[in-house]
Amino acid sequence: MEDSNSTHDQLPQWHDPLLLTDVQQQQQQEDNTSSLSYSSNTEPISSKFQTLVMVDSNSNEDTCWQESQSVESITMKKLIDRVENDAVDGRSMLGFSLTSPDLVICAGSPDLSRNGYRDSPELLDGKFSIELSLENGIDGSDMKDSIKTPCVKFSSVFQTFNKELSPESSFELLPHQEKEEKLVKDLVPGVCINAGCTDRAVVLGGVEFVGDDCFLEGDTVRTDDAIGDGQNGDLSLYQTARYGNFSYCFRALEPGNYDVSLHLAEIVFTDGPPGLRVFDVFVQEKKVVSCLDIYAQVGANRPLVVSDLKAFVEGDEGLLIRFEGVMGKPIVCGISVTKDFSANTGEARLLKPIGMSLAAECDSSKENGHLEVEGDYQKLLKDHEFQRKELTDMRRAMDELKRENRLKSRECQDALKSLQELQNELMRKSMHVGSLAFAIEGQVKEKSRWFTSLRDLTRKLKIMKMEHIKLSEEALAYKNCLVDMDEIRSTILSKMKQQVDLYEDLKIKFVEGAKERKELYNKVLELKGNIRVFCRCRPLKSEEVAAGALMTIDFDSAKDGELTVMSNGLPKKTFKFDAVFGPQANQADVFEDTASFASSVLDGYNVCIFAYGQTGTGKTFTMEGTEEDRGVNFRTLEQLFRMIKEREKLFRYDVSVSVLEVYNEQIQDLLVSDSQPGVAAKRLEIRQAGEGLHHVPGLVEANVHNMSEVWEVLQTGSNARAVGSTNANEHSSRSHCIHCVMVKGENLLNGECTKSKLWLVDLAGSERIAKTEVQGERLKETQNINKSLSALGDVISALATKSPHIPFRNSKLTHLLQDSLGGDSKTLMFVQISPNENDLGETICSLNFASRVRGIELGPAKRQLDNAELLRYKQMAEKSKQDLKSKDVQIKKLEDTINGLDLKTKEKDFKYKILQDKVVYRLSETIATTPFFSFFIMLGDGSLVSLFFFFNFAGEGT
Ligand SMILES: Nc1ncnc2c1ncn2[C@@H]1O[C@H](COP(=O)(O)OP(=O)(O)OP(=O)(O)O)[C@@H](O)[C@H]1O
Repeated sequence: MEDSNSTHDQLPQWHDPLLLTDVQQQQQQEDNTSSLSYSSNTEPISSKFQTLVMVDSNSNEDTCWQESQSVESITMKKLIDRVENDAVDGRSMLGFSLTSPDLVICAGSPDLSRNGYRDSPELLDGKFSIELSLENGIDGSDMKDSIKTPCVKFSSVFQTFNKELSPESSFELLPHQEKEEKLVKDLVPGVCINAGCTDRAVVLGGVEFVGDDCFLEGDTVRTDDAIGDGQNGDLSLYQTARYGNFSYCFRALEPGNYDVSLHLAEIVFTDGPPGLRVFDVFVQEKKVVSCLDIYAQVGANRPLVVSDLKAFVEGDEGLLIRFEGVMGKPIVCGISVTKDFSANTGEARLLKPIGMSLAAECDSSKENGHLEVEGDYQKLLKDHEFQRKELTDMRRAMDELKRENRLKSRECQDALKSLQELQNELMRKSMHVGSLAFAIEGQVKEKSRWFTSLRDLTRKLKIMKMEHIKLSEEALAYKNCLVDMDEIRSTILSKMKQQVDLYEDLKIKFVEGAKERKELYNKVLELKGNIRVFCRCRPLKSEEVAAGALMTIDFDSAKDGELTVMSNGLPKKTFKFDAVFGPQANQADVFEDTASFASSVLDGYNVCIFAYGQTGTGKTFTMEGTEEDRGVNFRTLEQLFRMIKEREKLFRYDVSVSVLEVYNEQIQDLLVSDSQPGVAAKRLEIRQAGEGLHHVPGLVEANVHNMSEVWEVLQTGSNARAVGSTNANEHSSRSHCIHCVMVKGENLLNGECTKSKLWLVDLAGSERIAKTEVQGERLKETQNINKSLSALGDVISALATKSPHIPFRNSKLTHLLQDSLGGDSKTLMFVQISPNENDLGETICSLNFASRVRGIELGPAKRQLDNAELLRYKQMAEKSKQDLKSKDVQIKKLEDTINGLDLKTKEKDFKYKILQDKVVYRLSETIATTPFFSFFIMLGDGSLVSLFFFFNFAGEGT
């Protein structure tokens, strides 16, 4: 075994598979069933038989390949001898890798472990066999569990190589990683590479430059430019280059001397300049080229060959060529390494691949002499040339196979990638299908639900259809009815229109009726002489609201002039007045019903408007008001002046105003300029001027012509008014304030004169003494106020009971108002009340008093004609009578004169008649003898006038 091992080491380990093509034809002529079986109990098969295929190419004799022999019987030495002999006879040894991607296991492969074939004793024991085919690759065969003998059939080899091989040829399996190295090492005595190109062989000058695959580092550059002048054959060698700091290591070279040629071209710095790229070249780490600048040597795109660089390869070290930049990066387009046969060592080693050792040659020369040596040498050279040629062909085929291999690998990778993509896609699809299935399941459930609801809906639809039919019938019936309805509708509409018209008519009539009724009612009141009573309730004050005071008056029926006094939330008593104004009513609302009194004054009636009520209930607010919200006094005077303006063409009015107060039973003139506060004012008394005529002599009567003058007077009076303070109302007025407006009117048409008075009275508060807890001066004030108010009450009572004696003179107040209350005037009373439940007692007192006042019948009011004017009119009438008498005498005289004139006229009429007759006679004569035309004209009084046109003989109209 040692022998075989040592021999084996010297065997060429690889042949290019293309060698098969040459030997194949001979192989086919021989035994088609030639095969080898290998077995060994001692060594792993891989160590004994590297990739070895032995083919008996042209011998007819039985060879060891055709026999089933043990390895022991065929030692490696013998094999080599046979090969050497057969080589001469045309036999060859072929070796190639079973781990080629093109080799697959056809039989038993699923049972093989990955590395079992390399050193499995079972395999060597021949306990199992395996059949392999070269198809599209082998996937790490594991023959451990196989019980077959390893056997590689070549039936498929030719399918791959497109060559024919014996189906029974067999060879040894080799591990994958040794393939490339062995292929080059075994078969290449020299090497030429096309730097920068891994997939293309280029032939230049008869030398083939194969793909570039044994470099270390560096980049690849490529150009499409034409290199050189094109006269040196295929210059595409120079169109690719390796570039950078890199090195080449040719390991497959056998030991010996070599010539190295570098093929260079500047294809990067095509514009130069020199010096941009300068580099050194090291062969076996020995600098052989120093500072080479290609551009400086030949310029750009021009080939430069540096040849005859000597190298020596020793042992397995291979040949290392290194490029190192001095300036820039080195570049090389091709490297040619060729064996230097001038050295003995080289020649001796060259012979080894083809089985002719130097020792054998020496032995032969010893036997045959020097002459034969010369002949053999020539023969060997020839063989060598032949083998080189074969080698070149094989290499080309190998390149082709490699390229195909790469293509296939790429296809496989692509296929694998697409397979993975497909798997991913499949996975996605599966997931999608899963989700779809889930969705479908949901859909199915949904569908069943839909079916159920559809069934329900169908049932409902049927019911609805039936209902529809029923409704259609009804609709038809309704449609028929509709015509009738339309008629009815139009009838109703016309009726409605009539009703609306009627309603509008009635509304107008109602409004007119209401107005008329009111007027009539007022007339009735006037005739009856009732004092009209308006009730006004102030709002709750903020302090009262804060104290939580409750409203004690219910105004629900206020529109009908009623109010109800509540006690503990229950209605206590209902009062009816001519008008009721709740807390929301403003000054304008109040005056709206009061305005008619103003016109009465202008019509010559005495009018009295007075406010009565408890202290702080709003008497002054109603009568005077505030500057922003003026009260009855101002508004009445304003109305007076407005009407005076309206009547100015028919009437002339003279207005004067007096302002006085009754304080502590004394009358004070508030318009007296010297009436300063604290200064005793001039005492005024009431005098009776005639029957029913009372006046206050010495009272200032301010003549006013417009509202600004009125306002001035009112302000003067208001400022002069005595104002006190009590617990009940801090600013309560403690006197009766009276405004007397005197109006003198003259009817410009008939000269009628009136003299009327308007009394505007703001009475003092009517609170009771006990409640107000006043003392001293205030007590006296209060007593006087109460005295006058009770006197007023007495007067009212007397009037109400139609007592023969009315106690007007019991107080200054009643005495003053005697003319107004006595029956000659129109009287309006405002009873002011508080809504506060704490004032309930006072409120009821006030309301009771007001109710009594309302019940008084004074009889119809009288117009106040001015008597002085009447006298003047009487005198005027007397005078007129006398004038008339004297006029009558004059008329008589005139009548006589007229009568005399009449007689004269009659005489003239007679004479005229005679003259007329004469004219008519003359005309009739003329008409009888003269042509004429006549026209008749009708006069306004119906008489006819005839016009005659006569013509004389000359034909002219006369
Ligand atoms: N209708 C109302 N709306 C708003 N405030 C009112 C109303 N009536 C009265 N007041 C307010 O109540 C307060 C008392 O009013 P007023 O002085 O007019 O009462 P009075 O009856 O005249 O009192 P006195 O008897 O003391 O003269 C005032 O501040 C007044 O502004």
